[in-house]
Amino acid sequence: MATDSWALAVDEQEAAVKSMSSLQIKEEKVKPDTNGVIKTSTTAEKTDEEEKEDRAAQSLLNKLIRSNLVDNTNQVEVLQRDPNSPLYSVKSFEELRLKPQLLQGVYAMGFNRPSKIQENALPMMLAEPPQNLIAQSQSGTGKTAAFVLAMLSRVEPADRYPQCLCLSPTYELALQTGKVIEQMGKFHPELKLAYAVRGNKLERGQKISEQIVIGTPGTVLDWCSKLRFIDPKRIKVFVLDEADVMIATQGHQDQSIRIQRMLPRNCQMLLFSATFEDSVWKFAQKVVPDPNIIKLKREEETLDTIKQYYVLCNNRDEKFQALCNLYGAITIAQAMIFCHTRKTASWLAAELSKEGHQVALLSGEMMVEQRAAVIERFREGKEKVLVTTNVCARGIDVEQVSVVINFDLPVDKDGNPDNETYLHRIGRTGRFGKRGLAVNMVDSKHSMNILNRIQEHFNKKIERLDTDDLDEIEKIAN
Ligand SMILES: Nc1ncnc2c1ncn2[C@@H]1O[C@H](COP(=O)(O)OP(=O)(O)OP(=O)(O)O)[C@@H](O)[C@H]1O
Repeated sequence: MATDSWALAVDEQEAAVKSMSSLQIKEEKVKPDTNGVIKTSTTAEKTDEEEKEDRAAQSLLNKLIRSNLVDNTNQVEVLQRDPNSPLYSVKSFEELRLKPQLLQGVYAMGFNRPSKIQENALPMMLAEPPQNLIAQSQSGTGKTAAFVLAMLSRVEPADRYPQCLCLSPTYELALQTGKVIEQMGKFHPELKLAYAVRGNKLERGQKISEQIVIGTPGTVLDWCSKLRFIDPKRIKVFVLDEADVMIATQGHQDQSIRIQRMLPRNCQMLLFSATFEDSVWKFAQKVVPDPNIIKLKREEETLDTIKQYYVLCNNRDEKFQALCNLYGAITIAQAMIFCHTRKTASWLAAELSKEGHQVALLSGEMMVEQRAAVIERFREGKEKVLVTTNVCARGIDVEQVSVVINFDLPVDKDGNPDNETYLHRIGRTGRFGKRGLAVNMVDSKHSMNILNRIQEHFNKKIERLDTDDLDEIEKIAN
């Protein structure tokens, strides 16, 4: 009883540290405001504000660590604006009859054939007369490459004024998309790209000659209206990328709508999103009139091929000891260890290192680029064990991980089991349907209760494991 209440107190303390540390992240962050001016947040802003920043950071992280397409065996759902018009899909880039320089650019990027979503989206985006499109599919399925191709094929290089306008939620995300435009358009040297982002100051009265402009809503709005660097009436293609991340930022939604209203009626409008909550859908309908709609559901994850265990401990030190006992078994493969707070993650990584184990730490204090470097090393197998926090690892897929340790069980902000995170961490999709091992550390009545609720939710038994029993450990490792 006494141990339980002590453990509960630790949990509470950890939760308190969690909310403190997230405020600290907030204070450390340097972010552009909507007018492109750098400012440092010094006030403790709301949690949902943090959530928004997380989404942009996660999205950037995913882009930085991704080198190829995410596999998806689901069917693409297509809803045509005109259901009677034939539905085209292509299996090769040649079928799209692209300009030769563009086809060359596509092949130079190593793309052999369109991705699943591109098979349907590209013919729609390139059709004459131009059609509007709302497309949703998870990160890594080829959306960016698709709209870049659409912009590059519609742009007229000889015309020295902006013809394509692309909105991104942050400066860093805009730069990533800009890189794709530059790569794919590299055989079109006369094509130029301008960034409408913070700090990119132009002289008043100037008109820009670049054919493609990519930027954040606040700056783009200024460039189109107040500063008149861009004539919005001459825009032929308008892309709104990462709509879900976009609307999570205060003001971006209104600014995007105001920009859209300045565009000519025949401008092609394209909107992309990784998720499709109601709010995204409402926003999409406001900015994209008469759209075709394409959706590709995320591949479902399952716990079927995963052996799940729990280890009963009395406190954090016992959890650590249990982990050390397991260490030999788990490092046969690559393992990820999840903690609830940054403080626990740092402590655990330090303790494991003291024991002579080589581990990597992925933490919210790190810059996105640093985080990407850690993930990259882990992916390359340079490190076998990655210790991280729940928040930091959310949305990141490290496919080769076959052992997951929940040093702390995933809970939402109300302290209830976070089943979705549990599944995403541990589960496998059809493609990566290989066997996996999950070990949950339980150190209080409270966490036992969470574990029971997770078991009930998935209707899958989680077996007890005694980490002092070498035979048992041997068993789980095989
Ligand atoms: N047809 C293709 N063939 C091979 N690789 C592709 C193809 N299309 C895109 N890729 C590559 O797959 C990865 C993901 O593509 P892309 O960035 O376009 O996806 P996305 O859905 O926009 O994801 P995110 O929003 O995270 O950027 C990139 O590395 C990209 O170069």
